[in-house]
Amino acid sequence: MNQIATLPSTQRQHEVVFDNIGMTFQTSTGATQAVANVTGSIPEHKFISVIGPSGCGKSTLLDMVGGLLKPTQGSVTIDGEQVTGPRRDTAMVFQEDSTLHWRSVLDNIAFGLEVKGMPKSERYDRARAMIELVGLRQFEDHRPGQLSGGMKQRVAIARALALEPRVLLMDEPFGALDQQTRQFVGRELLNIWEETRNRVLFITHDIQEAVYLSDEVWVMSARPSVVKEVVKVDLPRPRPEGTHALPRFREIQDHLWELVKVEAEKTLGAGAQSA
Ligand SMILES: Nc1ncnc2c1ncn2[C@@H]1O[C@H](COP(=O)(O)OP(=O)(O)OP(=O)(O)O)[C@@H](O)[C@H]1O
Repeated sequence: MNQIATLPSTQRQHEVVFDNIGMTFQTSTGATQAVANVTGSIPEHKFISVIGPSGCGKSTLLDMVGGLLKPTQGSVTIDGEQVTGPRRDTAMVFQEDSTLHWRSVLDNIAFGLEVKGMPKSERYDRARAMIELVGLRQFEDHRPGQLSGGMKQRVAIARALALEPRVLLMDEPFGALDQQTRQFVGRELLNIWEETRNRVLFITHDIQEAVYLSDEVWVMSARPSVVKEVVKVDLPRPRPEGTHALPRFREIQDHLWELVKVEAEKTLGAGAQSA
């Protein structure tokens, strides 16, 4: 387990710190405790994936880091500052298509920079560099409606990366893609990340994807969730295509699968009892 250092979270300048955070939703039918006590940290240059059974609170956790939800317990700090709302140094990518369908690929990627007030020539220069990076050079004048699902997600990733975020939050960004496209875009993300090395919190249901991309995989328990185990992925980087076939890769994958299976059974068992 990752242990929180004794230094107060506000003094930990280069980390995203989860300090005993929890979230209880109040609804008309009562309270739902989604996240119980999550403690952990994302140091600089680390890629962290979060896996766990459906409905255990992964998106809730990510939304608390992104400032979209306020924890009902504890706090999140980024580089020593408490998160109280969306921040300029944090970017998010979701599963749903978030492209602006009336704008070209170039204008989609430049959008966040425009909002930030960056001068036109500078933002187009940066957007074009990102287009190059995600392999969409021939498509810069296309509209999202003319692109495949995988290409649209590459636009969304490029738009987030153009902001040069210190923290990149991704909630099942490849969830709507077919398996082949998913692997291709995943490899592409990893290649880009090798250059940017910003801190990433990545939510996925795909254990193989989590192992391939990450430095650490956090396994969340059934709800109310805690981080049940932090599994270090001690595979060398960069990770070429054959990485999936390494015995160590399989070992980590199998270990994660066992952990998730136990938690999923608890979730499904609870569901069956209340059905
Ligand atoms: N705004 C909300 N109001 C009430 N309950 C909510 C709200 N958002 C989430 N929940 C509940 O909190 C729990 C965790 O939801 P969350 O979406 O974080 O899970 P998840 O692990 O991301 O799920 P999945 O893997 O299926 O996407 C669920 O029981 C969900 O019903």
